Amino acid sequence: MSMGHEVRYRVRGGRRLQGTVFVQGAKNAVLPMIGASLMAGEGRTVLRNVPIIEDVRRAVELARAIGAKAELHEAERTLVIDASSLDNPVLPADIASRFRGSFLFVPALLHRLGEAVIEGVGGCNLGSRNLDFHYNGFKRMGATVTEQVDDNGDGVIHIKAGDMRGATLYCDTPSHTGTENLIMAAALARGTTLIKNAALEPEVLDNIEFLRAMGAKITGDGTGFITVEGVEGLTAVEHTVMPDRIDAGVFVMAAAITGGELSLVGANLEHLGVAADKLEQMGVEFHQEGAVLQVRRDRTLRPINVITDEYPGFATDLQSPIMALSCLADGPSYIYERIFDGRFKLAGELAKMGANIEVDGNRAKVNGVTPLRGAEVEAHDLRCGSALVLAGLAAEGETTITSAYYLDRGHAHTAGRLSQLGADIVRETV
Ligand SMILES: CC(=O)N[C@H]1[C@@H](OP(=O)(O)OP(=O)(O)OC[C@H]2O[C@@H](n3ccc(=O)[nH]c3=O)[C@H](O)[C@@H]2O)O[C@H](CO)[C@@H](O)[C@@H]1O
Ligand SMILES: C=C(OP(=O)(O)O)C(=O)O
Repeated sequence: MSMGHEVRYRVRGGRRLQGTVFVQGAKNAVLPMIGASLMAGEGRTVLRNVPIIEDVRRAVELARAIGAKAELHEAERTLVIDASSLDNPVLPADIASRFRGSFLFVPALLHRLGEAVIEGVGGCNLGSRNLDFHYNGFKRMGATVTEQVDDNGDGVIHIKAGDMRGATLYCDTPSHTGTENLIMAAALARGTTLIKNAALEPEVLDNIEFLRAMGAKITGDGTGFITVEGVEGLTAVEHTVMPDRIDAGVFVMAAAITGGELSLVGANLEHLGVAADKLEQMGVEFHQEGAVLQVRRDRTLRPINVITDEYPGFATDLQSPIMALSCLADGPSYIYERIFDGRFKLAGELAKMGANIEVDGNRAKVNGVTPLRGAEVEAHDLRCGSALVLAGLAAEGETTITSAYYLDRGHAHTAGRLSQLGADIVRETV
């Protein structure tokens, strides 16, 4: 993924965080919703509680590149999309290869323009990230998928919609964006689609709510078997994006790693799944007061075993943050990453800060306690970035985090929100 501009964060650690923080809207909910809003042939979609993150900015650019009108009102955290003028099926590499969510624009292109040309798909470098469940599903519904190599030697995928009709589809594993793309493709296809082994993530369910409001006929959400009855058209509606459970999880760990006490406005303990239980075992105390989650840690951090899994299992996007936290736990922690095979570059960065982590394939052993000290480190992906900010908050001295565009892909106003809680952190563009 190209950087565009070089961003770095500087953190001086050692301050206990205290106060109230607002959890942003969910990245992984808003991106499929932007894709879904492009399926409405007329009218204007209004999305509220939109996180002001780089992935959303890229999605707005991409929507414009294919002919839609999109206005992001940052102060109001509101996105207005008019997709009536959609006219270009090409997802250009310079935008699309910078974020994974670009692939969620494909169903709208297939239904509105009859084809999609994908010059590149981005997202974090997490090792192998296949899209075969998506392609196989589109094909079963009647599309044809071909790959050509362009003048630069890069692969370009061409999907021709043909006559899209309902089919029985499946995911080998419950893919998050795979489920969303197949639901969107089925929503405007002729007849009934059954998707087996569908994802259960809260963001997938929020996107289904949104599609339903648009007029889609979807049942079985939250069960693993989703049925979609194709409809003639979808209408533009207004929707408030759910809170970001990963953003919430990172702030929980910011409280935990600094021995602090925070009120997280909009955080939902249930959405954290097994991560909440693991954090409790480590010594974090939670108190859900309606839609506000109180969190604090004032006892010694205990070590932990983590196995990442689909929801409600331990979210892979919180695996890197908990690796940073477990450096300060009193004893060895064991982490088994089952979803992505490229997430352990973080261990090398934490080692620069004094951590002792042994990596063996998809398994890591974190030997705590190792006090952390400031260092120059690199964010290799988004969650590596969040983890390094957490480590920096607890380290003695100054930590400089480069390649921080990755962090900005998914977290809004990181420096501003942490500073308000008492952290010493600045964001710099170099
Ligand atoms: C934009 C978005 O929502 N991103 C999230 C989404 O990514 P994303 O939707 O890409 O993740 P998936 O759930 O699809 O991937 C999970 C696993 O399935 C494999 N797989 C997936 C699709 C496919 O066609 N073939 C295949 O083999 C992947 O290589 C990976 O090992 O879910 C991930 C897992 O919760 C999160 O870390 C990402 O933040
Ligand atoms: C892997 C992630 O996102 P994406 O799928 O957008 O790359 C992430 O959010 O950590």
